[in-house]
Order: sequence, then structure tokens, then C-alpha cells
Amino acid sequence: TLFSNKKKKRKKICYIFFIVVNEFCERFSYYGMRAVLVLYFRYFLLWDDDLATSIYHAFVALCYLTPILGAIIADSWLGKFKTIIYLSIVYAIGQVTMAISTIHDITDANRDGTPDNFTFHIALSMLGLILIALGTGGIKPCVAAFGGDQFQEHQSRQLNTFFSVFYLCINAGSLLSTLITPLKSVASTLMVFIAGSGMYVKTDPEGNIMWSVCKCIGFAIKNRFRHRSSSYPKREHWMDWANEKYDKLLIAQIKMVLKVLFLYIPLPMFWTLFDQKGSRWTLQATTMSGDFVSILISTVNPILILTLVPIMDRLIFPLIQKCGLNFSPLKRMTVGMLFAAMAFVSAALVQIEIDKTLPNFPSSSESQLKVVNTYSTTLNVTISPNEHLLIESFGSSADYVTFDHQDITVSLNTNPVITKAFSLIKGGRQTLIIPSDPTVMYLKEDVKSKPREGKNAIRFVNGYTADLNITNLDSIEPSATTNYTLVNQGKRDFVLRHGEQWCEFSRKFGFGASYTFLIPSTVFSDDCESITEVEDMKPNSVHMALQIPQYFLITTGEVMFSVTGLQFSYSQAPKNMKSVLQAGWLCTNAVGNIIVLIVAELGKLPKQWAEYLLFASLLVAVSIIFSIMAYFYTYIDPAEIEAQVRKEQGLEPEEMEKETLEMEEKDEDQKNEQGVKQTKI
Ligand SMILES: NCCCC[C@H](N)C(=O)NCC(=O)O
Repeated sequence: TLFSNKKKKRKKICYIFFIVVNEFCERFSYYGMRAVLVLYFRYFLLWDDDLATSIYHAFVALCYLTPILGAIIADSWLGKFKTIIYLSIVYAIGQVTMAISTIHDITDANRDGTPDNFTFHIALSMLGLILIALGTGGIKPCVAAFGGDQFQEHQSRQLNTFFSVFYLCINAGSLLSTLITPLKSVASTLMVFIAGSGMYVKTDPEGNIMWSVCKCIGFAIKNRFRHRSSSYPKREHWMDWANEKYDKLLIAQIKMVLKVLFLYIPLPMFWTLFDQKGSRWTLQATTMSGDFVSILISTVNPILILTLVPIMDRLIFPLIQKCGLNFSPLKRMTVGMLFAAMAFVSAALVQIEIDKTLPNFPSSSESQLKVVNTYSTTLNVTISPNEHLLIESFGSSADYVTFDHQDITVSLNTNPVITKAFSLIKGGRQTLIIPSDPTVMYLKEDVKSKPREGKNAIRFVNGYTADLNITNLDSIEPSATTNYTLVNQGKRDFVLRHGEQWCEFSRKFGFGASYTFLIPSTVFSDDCESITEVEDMKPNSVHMALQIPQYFLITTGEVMFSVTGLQFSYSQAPKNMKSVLQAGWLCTNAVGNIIVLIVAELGKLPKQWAEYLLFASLLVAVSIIFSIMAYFYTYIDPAEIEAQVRKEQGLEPEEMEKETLEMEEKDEDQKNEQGVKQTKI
């Protein structure tokens, strides 16, 4: 017995291996593609930030809505195994379609590096994304439930370990995806999964279960309405009104599912906060200093998951249990929510620090102006009605001057006095450039927010007497100003050229600054030494390391909330509706994403820190509601309830046999475990 049980255990570890490696590959592919999706929208399809972000979130939401479809197909028709295989093929076709949509040569007839027919690329990429969403979302509830199906009812400890390992694989896949291309992994996902085919426990679909569930619920509601008069005796549960027509077992199973789904109602709020990691927190990072922006954003969460899941599973939870505290799944989920709320409080505190260092940007009704003087002498600049600025040659006004009106008149104390009227941009920042010929002074628009991804925005004013060429920029005419170019942090070299003359100048950049470089007429004679810099926007000074606590808190919350939620959804579902409840669980994530979309559309509170605190308070309120709902929830053993109902109905011999077999196996396992313990002693 000992030998055969060891063999069985090894076999189980082997096929669980295939399932978790399958999840690893699938997540590797999914996150690998997701990481570059917004960049593809922005720089290939040339969409603006808002459209790119909206389509990105819509895609993520779709990926978490399609599990309903996958669950219906699996539980009602194909079974989990075949659903995973078929939808993985759909997934692979989606990835290939997406890859093809990125080949600009297909429509780039004039070979200028940009596609000629954007509609073709957009249509192809949207088709690819829909197929990927169908594939990834469709197989997701099935893989988790299929993994769970490999365990028997008495193996709850092993089942919990499986879900932890499953989650570790999700995050290992996502972590590695930042390093290797995603396409190869789709094929390997399928191959790994099929390789284990002969070993899996495959439960058969039990007819169109979702349709039966809908019909049964519909009948219960109709029947209840028909018997609404008080002369009819009340029933214990409203679903009992389906008793006249439907099987007691089906009614009992629906009651179990509805009970859990009801509990899910407050959960999307957790995901609303969690998913802002990728949006608001990323934007926050761009206003901070430190050279690990992209690494931090894409890897800190999976790295923390890989560390925290084993610590929680092996240390924290057993320790809490040893202290005699009952840290039930629903309590863990509540604590998880509170951790996420704390993460947002931490984000708010960081934001307050950042705000102290941010420039004072104009409001939508204000305009801001700075003056740059490249004239040969110091100038007295008067801006009507009462702004007087003294500006040295090749210098600038100390800071932006804010106006609550747009029409201004500028006078220079030249001989004769030069006066010119300008209309400023409402809500904008501009610089008045005074060139060597002040009569042609002009306005140039400035950046009015921190440059993205911690980059630096730079531009040049040509005070030289002829056209200049600067590395990577178009030629600049005398007195003209270039548009901003973004440069990364670190030391950058620029070569200035006019005909045979040239000189080189270097500059070390921090994060998120903006500069205007003033090139004097003497630039070649003093070897670029006389180029002066005007700081339009200070570099970021709050270090990105300050974001680590919020990432740590939200990931701790995720381990408590998400890993537990996954296990809970499986353990509380009747056997034939495991994938359906997994899909319900994933839908909470979709709703969370949709809320993020709505919040982004509705706009922000004037102060970002206030928005973070608002979200934290909302989640605390929701977690209180959830804890009250959880208090009234009684944990069930679906198999036990099903057995009881079957017993009441009179068991069929076939099922009885199956159950006896399972009981015998359970006994064997227990005896074996005791045997192993005794041997150890
Ligand atoms: N690049 C970030 C990946 C985050 C993964 C996240 N921690 C997670 O586990 N999500 C669940 C899933 O099923 O993808």
C-alpha cells in the first residue's frame, strides 16, 4: 500500500506539473504582449494617450469577462480539458494575427517606415486582441478548476498548496515575459498541456448546465411571483419555489453558487485599486527620480509575489493558526482589502511629498509666461499692466509669471522702444523669445506637465547668425527655436554643425526636467562653452524607492485576497460548476477594471493625493461591508451537501459505488499518512 500510494503521489505531482507549467507559459505570453500593447498603440498606430489607455483597459476587462464563456463551454459542452485545448488554439491564432498586424511592410508601399493603410493594421490588431481575450479569458477559469479537479475532497491542504503554486507560476511567467518574446510561448503552452493529457483526471461536462441553471432560476422567480399572495406558505429559500419542476440537487447547487456570487458583489473595489498600479502609480513614478522606472513597474509585483506567497503559506498563516486564531479565507480576504487600502494611503503620502517639488502649473483659466533674452544687452521688459522684468543677455526671467487674462502687451526698453501685443494660451505655459532682432520677438509653447517616463524635454534657441545642425534634430534657422525633444536620463552629447565648423557639448540629465539651451553667436569660437541653459522645469527630486512600501502593501493584500479568493471559489463550488465560479471570481476583476475606466473618464480630483485617499476610504468602507457579509456566510462542503441531497433522493447504485471507492481511497491515504508518521517516529 505504501509503495502504490507513493507512486500515486509522484504521478499526481507529475500531472500537476503539466498544469502549472501550462499556466506559466500562458501568463508569460499574456503579460509579455500586454507590456508592449500601449506602446504599440501609441507609436505604431499613433493613437493618443487617452485612446491607447482606454483600449488597453477595455482589452483587460474583456479578458476577465470572457471566462464566463469559457466556463459555459467547459461545464456544459466540451469539458475543461478540450476547452483548454481549443481555446488555446484560438489564443495562438490571436497572437499570430496580432504579430502580423505589427508588420508595417504589409501596407508600406512607399517604404517610408510607416504603414500606408492604418485601417488594415487597426482592424487586424483588434481582431487579434479579441481572439486573445477569448483565448486567455476562456481557458483561465478552466485551468484553475481543472487543476483543482486533480485532488480529492479530503486533500484540502494539498489543494491550497496547488493554488499557491499556481499563483506563483502566474507571476513567474509574468516576470520572465519582460525578458523573452511572447509568441514562442503560445505554442509551448499547448504542447506542455497536451503532453500531460493521458494523466489528467478529466470530469465530463454534464449537459448544458448553464442553460438549466438559468431556466431553474427563471422558473423559481416566476413561480414565486405567481404565488405572491400571503395565503401561500413561505419557503425557506426563494430558490425552493423551483421545487415543483426541478431536481433538488440542481436547486441545492444553484443555492451554493448564488451564495458565493452574492458575496462577490463588493470585491471589484479591490481590483479597482489594484489595477491603478499600472496607471496612476506609473504616472506617479514619472514624477520621481531614480533609474528603475520600467523595471520597478513591470517586475516589482511578481517578484514580491514570488517572495510573499511562500512566506505567507509556510510562516505567517501557520503562525497565526498556532496562536489559536481562526484566520478563515474570508477574514484573509478582508485583511487583504485593508492592506490594499493602506497601500493607497502610502501612495497619498508619497504624492504629498512629490507635490511639494512639482512646479506650479497654470489652472485651466490661467496662462503662464517666461521671457528668454538672446539680444546682445540686458533688457527691461514690461508686460502690461504692471509686470517689470530685468533680463540679462542670454538669460531668462526667474520663473513663470502667471496671468488670469490672455491678452498682453510687451514693451522692451530698446531705442526706440519696441511694443508688441500677444494673446496667451489659456491653461498653457509659453516662453517669449527675444532674438538678436527684438522686433521679431515671438511666443513658443512650453511643456505644461512632467515629461513622460521620467524623460527630459529639451529644445534649442539659435542665436547664431546662420542655419545650425544639431545631432538628431532638423536644421534650425537663425533666431528660431526647435520643438522639444525627449532625452533619457544620464550624460548626453550633442554636436552642433554649420558647414565645416562644429563643436560638441555634453550635458548630464536627471529625471523629468525641461530645458531651453541658448546658442550664442560665438558658439564655434569658444567650442560650445558659451551655450547657456534655462531650466523650464526642475528635475524630479523625490526618489522612486519611496514607492516600494505601497507596492509591498498592495502585493501583501493581493496574496491575502487573490490567492485565497481563487481557493475559496473552487472549494465552495459544486462539482459541475467549478469553472462557473472561477469565471465569477475573474469577473470581479473585469468590473474593477471597468470602474478604473469610468474613473479615468470622469477625471480626477484636483489633488492626486486626495484621490488616493478617497479610493483608500472607499475600500475600507467596502471591506467593512464585506466583513459583515462574510460573518453571515457559513462555509460549506459542496460534496457533502450534494451527497445529502442524493441520499434524500435515494442514491443510484453507480454513484454509490463511486462514492464507496472514494471513501476507500480516503481511508487508504489516511492509513498511509499515519504509517509514514509512525515510521518517522
Ligand atoms: N506584470 C505584472 C503582473 C502581475 C501579475 C499579478 N500579480 C497576478 O498574479 N495576476 C493574476 C493573473 O491571473 O494574472
